[in-house]
Amino acid sequence: MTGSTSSDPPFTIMALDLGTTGNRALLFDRSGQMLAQAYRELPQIYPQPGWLEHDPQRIWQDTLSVMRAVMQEAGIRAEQVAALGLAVQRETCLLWDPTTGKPLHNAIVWQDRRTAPLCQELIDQGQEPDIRQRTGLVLDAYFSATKLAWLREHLSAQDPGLLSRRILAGTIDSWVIWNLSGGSLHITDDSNASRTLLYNLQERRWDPTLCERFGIPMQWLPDICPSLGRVGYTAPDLFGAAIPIAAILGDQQAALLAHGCDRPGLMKCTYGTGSFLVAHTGSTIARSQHRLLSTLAWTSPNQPAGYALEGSMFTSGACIQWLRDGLGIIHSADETASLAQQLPDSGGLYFVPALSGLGAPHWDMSARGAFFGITGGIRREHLVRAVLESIAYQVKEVVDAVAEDLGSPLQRLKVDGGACRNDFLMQWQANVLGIPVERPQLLDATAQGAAFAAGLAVGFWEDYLALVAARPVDRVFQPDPESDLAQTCFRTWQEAVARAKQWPE
Ligand SMILES: Nc1ncnc2c1ncn2[C@@H]1O[C@H](COP(=O)(O)OP(=O)(O)O)[C@@H](O)[C@H]1O
Ligand SMILES: O=P(O)(O)OC[C@H](O)CO
Repeated sequence: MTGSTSSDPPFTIMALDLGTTGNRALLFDRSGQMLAQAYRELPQIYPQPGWLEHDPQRIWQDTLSVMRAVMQEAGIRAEQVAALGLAVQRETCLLWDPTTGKPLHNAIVWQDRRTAPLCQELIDQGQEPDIRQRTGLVLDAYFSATKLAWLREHLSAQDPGLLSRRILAGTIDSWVIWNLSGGSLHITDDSNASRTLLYNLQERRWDPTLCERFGIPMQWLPDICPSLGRVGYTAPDLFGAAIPIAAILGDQQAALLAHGCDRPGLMKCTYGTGSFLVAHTGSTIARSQHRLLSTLAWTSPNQPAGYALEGSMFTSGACIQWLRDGLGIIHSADETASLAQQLPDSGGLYFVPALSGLGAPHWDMSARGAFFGITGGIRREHLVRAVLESIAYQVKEVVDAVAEDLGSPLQRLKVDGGACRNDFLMQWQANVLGIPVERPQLLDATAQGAAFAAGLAVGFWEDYLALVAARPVDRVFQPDPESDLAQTCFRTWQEAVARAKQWPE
């Protein structure tokens, strides 16, 4: 990189992966290889059991800092970045005052369950079928609408003049782009909008009926842009020159794009804070028989919108963090694979990863995490192994549901995300599914997808399939032909799940 001059054409694409656990910036070169990355872990704020918040100012400051750090590490300047693509944790949302630029409250994170009673009230009123038809989603505290409704009610109780002032609402993409653009862009894209419960999936616009039902003023909401396409620039003073912003995607949709899943039947599973199995369904909205979500894949100008089916599992890497930060029984996530491998099995111990209720295919907001089968012989290693096994079991449930919905069994699972660096987990996943599991070298497919999308949108790259084909595979985990242990254990685990559901508050 050294020796380049200001007249050199831009030769990199920057991607932001603004995830639940942390914020990351990556630079990619013209061959699609990653040049450098910078990361900051994000503090998780738990004001009450079942609640989870993020500090929006911290997200913004960390975004700035990782962007500057990655350019410094690669030795490049802003003029040498052809475009920026963003992939963000979805559903997490906030309100802010555009005059002061300050958030009115912490962001309420997708895992936060505080609005479960409101969702239940709406379900009891019989509203779910209509909402499901309009949005493709289920009525669950996971999505943004009830979180924004909670913020509106809570904040206007504290400040009765609030509703007469100008307020902006948005998911993390909107908040960060508003700041990156110096307050000039209040936008989101179709993939993020499709996770709010306020977006009409068929019409691809904010749904006035839903906004009214949830009490969200439409003027609070950002403009919806295509996922791929230049939407504006970063403010020049932030990095010394303006960088074109050319892609905005929900992180799971970005990973789908990186894996080359742009046609019906192609799917991937990302193991980050949660696990998300997403299958492209082409330009038609597929409706699940197993309570999977119908959602937007991504949109591009002058092309039909792509849709997807999704199984969202709320807790996967998050339960490893809980072993580390909550229980303090491990020092780092990386030691869990070798701890689990020390044992021939989990000693009859099963874990239900319902730390934030259960998502697909159960959608039980009142389920709670549980260990079953504890005996006097259970040690720390058993706890770790049972937790890792549970991550694989919940993916198995969703893979089975997707296969039934699509009418064809899956032949191979493509994976990515921070938790899939765990060899034990990947091998157990292959064993329980009975099919190979393919892990790429670059686990951050989320950022890679945002980079591909931005680079394609500005003509930095032209051949999407060539980019996908050039991604090196790290390892293919073949199912162990000798062992049907994983599949037997899966059935017992389902018993454990049944017992953890509908837990009384
Ligand atoms: N070796 C490992 N084994 C299991 N989980 C891991 C391992 N390394 C990281 N993780 C988990 O991966 C998650 C971070 O992955 P990442 O893809 O960055 O998540 P996100 O996009 O949700 O922020 C954390 O929850 C962490 O506990
Ligand atoms: O932070 P991640 O990568 O686990 O993704 C969060 C999802 O977007 C929530 O829907």
